[in-house]
This record gives sequence, C-alpha cells and structure tokens, in this order.
Amino acid sequence: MRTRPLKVALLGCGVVGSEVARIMTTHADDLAARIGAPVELAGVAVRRPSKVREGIDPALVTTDATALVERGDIDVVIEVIGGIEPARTLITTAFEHGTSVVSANKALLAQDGPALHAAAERHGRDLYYEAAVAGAIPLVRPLRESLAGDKVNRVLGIVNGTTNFILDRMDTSGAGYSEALDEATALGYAEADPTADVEGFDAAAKAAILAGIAFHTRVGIGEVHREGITEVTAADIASARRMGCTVKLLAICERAADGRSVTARVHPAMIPLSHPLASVREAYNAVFVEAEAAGQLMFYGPGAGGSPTASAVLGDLVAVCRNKLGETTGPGESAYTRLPVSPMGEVVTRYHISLDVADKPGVLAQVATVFAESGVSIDTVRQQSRQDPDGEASLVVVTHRAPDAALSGTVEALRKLDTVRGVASIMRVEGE
Ligand SMILES: NC(=O)C1=CN([C@@H]2O[C@H](COP(=O)(O)OP(=O)(O)OC[C@H]3O[C@@H](n4cnc5c(N)ncnc54)[C@H](OP(=O)(O)O)[C@@H]3O)[C@@H](O)[C@H]2O)C=CC1
Ligand SMILES: N[C@@H](CC=O)C(=O)O
Repeated sequence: MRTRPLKVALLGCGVVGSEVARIMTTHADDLAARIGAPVELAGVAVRRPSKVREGIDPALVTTDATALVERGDIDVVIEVIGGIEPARTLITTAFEHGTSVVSANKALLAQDGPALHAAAERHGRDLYYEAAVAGAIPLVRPLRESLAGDKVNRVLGIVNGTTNFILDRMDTSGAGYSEALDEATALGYAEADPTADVEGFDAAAKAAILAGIAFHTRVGIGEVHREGITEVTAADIASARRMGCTVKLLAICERAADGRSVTARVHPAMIPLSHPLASVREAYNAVFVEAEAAGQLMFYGPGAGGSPTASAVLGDLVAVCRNKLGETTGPGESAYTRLPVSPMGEVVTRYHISLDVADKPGVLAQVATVFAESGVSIDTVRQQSRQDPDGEASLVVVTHRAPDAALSGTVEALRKLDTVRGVASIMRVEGE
C-alpha cells in the first residue's frame, strides 16, 4: 500500500459534507484498504467559518474554496455545496488543475452535465456523481457500467423522498396535501421552501441525469416534462384506492420502440397496488429499470439524508482514488450519441379522468362520443350520483393507452360540452 496519502478537498460541510468528513475519519483504515492508499482531508470550504463543526479540525476550514481547489496538492475535490454557482466554476477549476471531482449536485449535473463531462475528459479526469440521483441507492454506476453491455429501454422510479412521504401520508392517513406537507416539514423531510420537491424540479433534474446515462444520450433539464404534486387531492387518492391503485410522483424515462428517440417526464401517476413501486413508503426511493437482456431490475433504499448520501459520495471517492492510483479514468462520456427527445404529446399511456357532469339522459353518450372522435379508447366508466342540488354527478373515465396529445384534445373538447360542468382531475395511470 502507498503510504503517501491522497489529499481530498471537501467543498461544503452541511448535511452531506459533515457526514462525508465524519466517515472519512471514522472509516479511515477501511477506506485506505479499499483504495490502496490513505486519504487525508486536506481542507474544508464553507460559508460560515465560525460555525462549530464536530470532528473537523478548525485549521482545515476556509471560506476561500477557490484557493483550496487551486492549491496544487489536491488529488480529489468533493463538491457538496449544491446549486449552480460557485459549484460549477469550482468543479471546472478543479479539472483545470488536474483534479478529479466527486459531486452530489443534481441541479448542476442536470443543467450542465455535458459541459462538465467534456471538461473532465479534456483534462483526463473523472467526474463521478452517484449521490446526485436517489441518495444512497447505487444507480448511476450500475446504469453506466454494469448495464453498459445491455440496452436499457425504460427507467421508472420514485426519486424524490419528500413527495413520496407526502403522498404516502395522504394515502395512509387520508390527510390532505397541506396537512401532509406540514408533517413532512415538521419531520425535516421538506425544506422551508419545498418548491423544488413538490413542483417536481428535483425529480426532473434526476430524470434528466438518469435518461442521459440509461440511453447514452443527453437530455436537458428543459426537455423533461414536469408536473408536481400540489394539485393532487384527497379525492384523487381515494379514487386511486377504488381502482386498486395508489398515487406516486414518478420519473419515467423511455426509449421509443424504434430506438430513435427518448422521452423523459415527471408527474403524479396512479399505479396498481400490486406494482413493486406501490409499496415504497415514507421518504424511500426506488427505481425500476427494464433492460433488453437483464429484464426487470429494481433498486430501492434511502434517497436522501446526510449519512446515506455520504455513503454514495464515499463510494465514488474510492473509485476515483483507485483510478488516480492506476493512472486511468472511469468510463468517459464521449461515446454518447444524441438521440432526440420527443415532446410529451407523443408519450403513450393510460389516463384517469374525473368529470363533474349534468346527471341527465344522454350525457354518457355525449362524453363517449368525444373520446371516440379524439381516437381515445375508453377502458372503464364509473358514474356516481351525488344527490347534488345542481343535479350533478361524478363521472370517472379510465382510458386505454393513448398519446398524450390525443388526451389533451379530448379534454379540450369535453370542456366545451354544456353538460360537462368541470374536469375535476386528470391523472396518468402507469403499470399494467
Ligand atoms: N441533503 C440531502 O439529503 C441530499 C443532498 N444532495 C446534494 O448534496 C449537495 C449538498 O447538500 P446539503 O449537504 O444538503 O446542503 P447544505 O445546505 O446542508 O450544505 C451546503 C454546504 O455548502 C457550504 N457552502 C455554501 N455556499 C458556499 C460557498 N460559496 N463556498 C463554500 N461553501 C459553501 C455551506 O457552508 P455553511 O455550512 O457555512 O453554511 C454548507 O456547509 C447538494 O447538491 C444537494 O442537492 C443529494 C442527495 C441528498
Ligand atoms: N429533496 C430530495 C433530497 C435529495 O435529493 C428528496 O426529498 O428526495
């Protein structure tokens, strides 16, 4: 074993960074054995230097992350600051100084992954980011390396713990959205500003990364169709239950049947209770991968939190250090092709549509005609009279598979019918 330690600069020492530092210290011998050389925490960049950080030598702490990265003796940079800047510049600077990078930064990788990979390759360095998608769950490397000889056709997953916690609470306790969000906040799952989670931005960033790796292509964050969970109601959840389903926020990345294009989307969807993703509870994540030769694979575990996320970061650290000692790099991204990303209108799936209609003769026929004229085939219809003084009933239509554009056309036409008083909800149905 080499005795001279590999030097690590830790950029950020918050929820994830502090756990990375702790495990680096407590598991120093194990890490050295795995790598073939000891690793030394050579500096820790933070914003607030006076904050007490347990287990961190104050002499290592600096607010000048740039100077730390440019020091000249750093072997690996771990970026766990988050956000776009200064993380992007710091990572680029690291490559320019011949340093490989481990990052957990999904927002940055979803936005600038291709440019960062190109910079890493230009300088013959590694960029690893297992922690950026689904926290502790090994997913990036299995897709990038273990399944490199297979053809992945579909990735379907729960990649945001906060929203899964909220939907799970709505399902199990009958809570409304706001009540479940309050509970997620109180328990520390949801941030003070939960927008990135509940509006699906976090899951969309992860979907862009997953689609890129799974299909060996590039998917920009703007090419991911995104809907959050803020419109999901207790009535939607109850309706899902009546159908033997539950509601999950899913990230779905698919390769077209002809292999010439891909789609990536994030939205709430009903899935049957028999589907393995239906049993993913609380803040857990799970991702289902369908590959041509391997068949169906499922990855499950904690998708967030300091310690689980640090586990993924440290796995990357070991891999990057081994590459460094072997004077090699991990799989590059230059072999990637560019498959077009099809718009949401071309996605084909099933739909659950809940309508408020006039409860009188002929309405069902009118509604069915609109579906037929739009080329959307109905699977089931359920009408529920409400003993409503306005004479309204609830009509729930579940369709067979149809293109999203055709469904949008159907809903537009339904809204024009006098007898349709409102479209209460539209939700996609995934899983057979
Ligand atoms: N938390 C989680 O469960 C998960 C997080 N991630 C990703 O990991 C990354 C880190 O997240 P997390 O640990 O939760 O974030 P935190 O907000 O807890 O920590 C951020 C750290 O970065 C430091 N920092 C902020 N700005 C600067 C700056 N300009 N220069 C130097 N240091 C700075 C902060 O310093 P100070 O301590 O002084 O404020 C803090 O130590 C993000 O990319 C996130 O998306 C990925 C998966 C799960
Ligand atoms: N906010 C995310 C955590 C990190 O990715 C989540 O709730 O899953």
